Amino acid sequence: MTKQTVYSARNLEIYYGKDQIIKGVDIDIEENEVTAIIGPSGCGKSTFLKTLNRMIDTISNSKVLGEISYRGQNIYDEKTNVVTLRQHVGMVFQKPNPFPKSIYENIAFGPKIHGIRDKKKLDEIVEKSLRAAALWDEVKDKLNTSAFSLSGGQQQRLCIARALAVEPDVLLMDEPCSALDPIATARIEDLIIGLKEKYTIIIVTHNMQQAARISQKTAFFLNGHIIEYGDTAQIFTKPKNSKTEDYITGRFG
Ligand SMILES: Nc1ncnc2c1ncn2[C@@H]1O[C@H](COP(=O)(O)OP(=O)(O)OP(=O)(O)O)[C@@H](O)[C@H]1O
Repeated sequence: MTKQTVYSARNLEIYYGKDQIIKGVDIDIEENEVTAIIGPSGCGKSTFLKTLNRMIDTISNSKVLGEISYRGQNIYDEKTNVVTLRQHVGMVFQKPNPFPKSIYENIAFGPKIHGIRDKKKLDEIVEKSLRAAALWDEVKDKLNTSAFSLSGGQQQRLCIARALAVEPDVLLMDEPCSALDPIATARIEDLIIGLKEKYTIIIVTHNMQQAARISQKTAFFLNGHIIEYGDTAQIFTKPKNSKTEDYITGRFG
């Protein structure tokens, strides 16, 4: 069965003020895969990621040119409803950022904003989301305690559960394990591998082994260009471009 394309970018250019950060990027991202975005610090990975749900609009001097479509619809078209787009395309950040609320309220918050008021329905969503994020067994007896009482790894799984609670299609992850220890990282990686059955995941990572372990496709960014994009196994074993090889073998970055 051929996979659907979730995102298509054509000649994408992104500026902060006069500085061009993304330079003529073309990419197609397929559904139910993990796509890893790798590249040295400052090459534009986070900037690219933030464009996919228009979080970049919150940066006042940003400008996006070219075309970027999500499931066939240009997301910079004036008809695009940004709230709906962000409901379809959730985001998880580098540092876990739970709300200063209970575990339960962190998950119920999004569904409530989208109009769900029924307590039984909210309970179901909270349990389902926490199970999907592999956190339920650890927190089911303390749903009303503060999210800040959880460990860093648990807080990050809570943030993933919060993103899942509004039934997204895509999850954007910006170095979600960079603040976590190796055990918590391994749990998030296992979680991501499982989540791709249902979601499309695009993850920025500095960790080459992580990209190799969890992703099907890898895009190597350098100075705002995509130098190479393809099957992760090929990129990590037989890169076509010598710059990709230099980067993945640790010669720079
Ligand atoms: N709000 C902003 N205004 C101006 N320049 C910015 C802004 N945010 C980022 N930049 C610059 O844009 C470039 C790309 O930043 P970006 O965060 O996308 O890189 P990155 O590849 O994700 O880096 P890292 O791996 O270090 O997180 C950098 O030179 C950065 O300094």
